[in-house]
Amino acid sequence: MDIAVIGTGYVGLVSGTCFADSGNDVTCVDIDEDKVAQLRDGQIPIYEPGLEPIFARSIREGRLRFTTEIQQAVGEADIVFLCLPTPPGGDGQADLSAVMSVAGQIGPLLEGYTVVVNKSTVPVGTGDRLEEAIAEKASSDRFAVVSNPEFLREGAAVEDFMKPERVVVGTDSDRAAETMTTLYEPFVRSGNPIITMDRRSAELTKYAANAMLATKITFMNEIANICERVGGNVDNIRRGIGTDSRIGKRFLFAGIGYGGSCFPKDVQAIHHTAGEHGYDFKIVDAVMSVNNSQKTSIVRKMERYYGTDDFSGKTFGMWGLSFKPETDDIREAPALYIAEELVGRGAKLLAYDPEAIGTFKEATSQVVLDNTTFVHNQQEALDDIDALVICTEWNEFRRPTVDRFQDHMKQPVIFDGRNLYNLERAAKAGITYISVGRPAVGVDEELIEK
Ligand SMILES: NC(=O)c1ccc[n+]([C@@H]2O[C@H](COP(=O)([O-])OP(=O)(O)OC[C@H]3O[C@@H](n4cnc5c(N)ncnc54)[C@H](O)[C@@H]3O)[C@@H](O)[C@H]2O)c1
Ligand SMILES: O=c1ccn([C@@H]2O[C@H](COP(=O)(O)OP(=O)(O)O[C@H]3O[C@H](CO)[C@@H](O)[C@H](O)[C@H]3O)[C@@H](O)[C@H]2O)c(=O)[nH]1
Repeated sequence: MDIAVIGTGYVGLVSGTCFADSGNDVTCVDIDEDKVAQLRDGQIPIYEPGLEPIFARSIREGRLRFTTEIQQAVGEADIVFLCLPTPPGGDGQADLSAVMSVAGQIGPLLEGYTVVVNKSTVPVGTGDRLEEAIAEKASSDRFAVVSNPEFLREGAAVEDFMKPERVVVGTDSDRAAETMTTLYEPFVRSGNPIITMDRRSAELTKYAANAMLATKITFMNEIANICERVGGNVDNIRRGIGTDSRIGKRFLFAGIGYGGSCFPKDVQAIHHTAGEHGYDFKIVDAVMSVNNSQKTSIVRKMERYYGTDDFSGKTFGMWGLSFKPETDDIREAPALYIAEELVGRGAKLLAYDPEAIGTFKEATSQVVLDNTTFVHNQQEALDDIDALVICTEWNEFRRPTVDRFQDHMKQPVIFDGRNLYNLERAAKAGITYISVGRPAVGVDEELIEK
């Protein structure tokens, strides 16, 4: 099939590449001229495991092209995918300006029957607005607007796209549903379903999935906070409840809160949509408030440990800047907030991340930049520091094992926001080890928040 993908961010680039890899002819469009030039040059602007080889192959075999000219891509396309940003507007509402602006351009460009598929995460009813905008310049029998929410995770995006657990297609048009089924058949050979439903439900399914997952994580963060007060271990509780298949083992890891480009904005957006319709979505309100507090909970633990909120004269190592491992994305990364709070209390930082130093530098404040030295490996971030703060669970941080730390640090003190290490090993090695929802090692009980 001939496919146009509008917007070559995370979703557009991964979708376009995977569709091309499965034999379709794909033209990707972006307004960012530098990005398009880079992509034409064969360079991928994001770090995403597994993307590079299929990207290179699809370009080499002539199935994947890039342009800034929307008319070059849309005219001949059987399917046009909208993979455009929907960032939070001022009041938490999704900003639809990119989506609606492109919808306004598409109508006059449609030649044959075209399925316009929205992959961006958008509030319920956006499909109707898209349909109206396109119909202003094209006859309604020439196109159908479909909602096809995307569920890929950054860092596992290719695997998620190639073998989705489900594909959700929202449309009332049999013809459009058939086109979508043909397109996705190669991806669901493993027997996972293509779930067809009405467009509004498909739009809401995306928000429901993200809000449910954010709630699951937040629930465990609250259990961790209770563990710290009553003396329990959230790891044991995770194992104890995760084995119940009704609960499931995944997304039960307590930490320093969820971040990224999706959960924070989508939880906010569904709360806003509910409010607009006169419904107070209380659970997600609580989720947002707990998550905001959880992001900097590690700093409060540091204050209690040092008995002061003045960290002048202290240097902290920081491992991990991206919002999660296997990505260089730092959007809403807890590390951004933690760095700000530590530097605000007078500390200096030695920061390391395998992939995200560049993106972090672009996003953080001048005061953080002025007080942070970025280093090239995990070892250098330990040199002569007062304590190590772990913000992201990159695999390489699991090695060397915890008992090797004291060779490098001024004080063997670790504040771990991702629960990477074994408590007994830390105790045996004489390390002060404070993690999330687990007994603190080498610390008097009264230092733990009551
Ligand atoms: N990132 C994810 O993991 C993920 C997963 C599922 C769904 N989503 C949703 O998918 C949508 C896109 O997310 P993303 O992370 O890929 O966004 P992004 O911000 O990484 O990329 C968006 C791209 O669209 C381009 N663009 C903006 N306006 C344009 C226009 N008028 N014409 C052409 N190109 C334009 C930008 O230059 C950019 O390259 C969002 O709604 C997001 O919520 C994201
Ligand atoms: O047990 C867990 C699992 C995740 N997280 C955090 O949750 C956030 C989001 O993680 P993840 O869901 O893996 O990353 P995303 O790439 O943001 O993917 C989410 O958001 C995408 C955009 O909507 C959806 O497509 C995906 O299905 C959905 O998982 C990160 O900060 C993680 O550190 C935890 O704290 N504990």
